[in-house]
Amino acid sequence: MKLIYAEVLTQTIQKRPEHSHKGSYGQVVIIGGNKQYGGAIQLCSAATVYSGAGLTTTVTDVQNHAAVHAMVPETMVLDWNDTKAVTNQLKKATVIVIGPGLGLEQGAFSLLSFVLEHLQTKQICIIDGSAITLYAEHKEHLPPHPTQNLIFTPHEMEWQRLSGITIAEQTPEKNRQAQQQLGAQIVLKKHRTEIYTAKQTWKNPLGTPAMATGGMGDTLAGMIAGFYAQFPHHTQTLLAAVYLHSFIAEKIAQTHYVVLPSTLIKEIPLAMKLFESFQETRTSLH
Ligand SMILES: NC(=O)C1=CN([C@@H]2O[C@H](COP(=O)(O)OP(=O)(O)OC[C@H]3O[C@@H](n4cnc5c(N)ncnc54)[C@H](OP(=O)(O)O)[C@@H]3O)[C@@H](O)[C@H]2O)[C@@H](O)CC1
Ligand SMILES: Nc1ncnc2c1ncn2[C@@H]1O[C@H](COP(=O)(O)OP(=O)(O)O)[C@@H](O)[C@H]1O
Ligand SMILES: [Mg+2]
Repeated sequence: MKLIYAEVLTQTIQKRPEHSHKGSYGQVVIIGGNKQYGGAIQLCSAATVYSGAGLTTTVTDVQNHAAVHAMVPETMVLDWNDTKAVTNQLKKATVIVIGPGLGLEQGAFSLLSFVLEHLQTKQICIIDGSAITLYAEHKEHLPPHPTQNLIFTPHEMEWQRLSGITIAEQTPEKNRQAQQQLGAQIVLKKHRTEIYTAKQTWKNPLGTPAMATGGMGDTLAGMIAGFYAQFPHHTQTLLAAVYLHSFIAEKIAQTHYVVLPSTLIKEIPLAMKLFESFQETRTSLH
């Protein structure tokens, strides 16, 4: 298992070309947030925007629209029951996130099925929170879908549900076998998060128990989305998002007993600036 290294940040976060606009930095569609879990979708949306995604659309229960607008005015909102508008938005997406605060109701499963059925091979789809649990529980009822561009971001219990491996038995060897069967990339979140790609296993050397606050994983899902929206669709981009999330948290934890997800999110643009690299100039992003 390889350790994620700090240089992954400078290798990933490049100076933006002068002649670019919001369309150059990707479109993200974030789906989740039922009546109980509106906070999860706010945090995920904010993390996506603060990570630099060009355009973000949040598809959620109408009850959350006012709160999402208030916390993240940069994101657009759609009613998750408006199939036509959601379909149009999904067609344009560079990255899709489904799951933060989605809940386990029938409508949530219908949304997951719809997203997977219409997933394009060039799109990255991050499956988090409730969508992992739904995927695990109803695998046989899901439509055929490409798996190579799926990224699951389970915590240990969600991974138990998805892989069938109990938390006590989650060894790198068993996790690798389960990754191969799923065909997706896995970000197994815990004290020292592990990443299983098709070819390699990585471990995050950073992280602190000060991060153990509800919403911290929703924030990571948004950061991964923001990174994939604007940076190349390589493993390095995933490693950079995971590393930066914990890097910022560790910095805040030097002076704060707990790290609130909303505090971490506000620090993302400053932290990205610290690691902005001037060595390479990208000519095209997508
Ligand atoms: N503000 C909001 O709107 C928020 C909304 N949220 C949304 O809620 C939805 C449900 O997600 P969820 O993670 O809260 O619940 P669930 O999937 O049942 O997992 C909890 C169970 O797993 C166990 N467990 C074992 N190991 C673990 C580990 N390493 N990390 C974590 N848990 C671990 C744990 O064990 P215990 O704590 O009992 O020891 C418990 O039995 C989802 O859509 C999410 O996005 C949240 O983000 C919170 C903020
Ligand atoms: N003790 C810890 N040490 C390091 N990181 C932690 C610790 N506890 C939680 N985290 C991190 O916080 C995040 C929690 O994700 P998750 O359980 O999905 O949260 P939520 O669903 O509430 O948003 C993960 O990135 C995990 O690695
Ligand atoms: Mg979670």
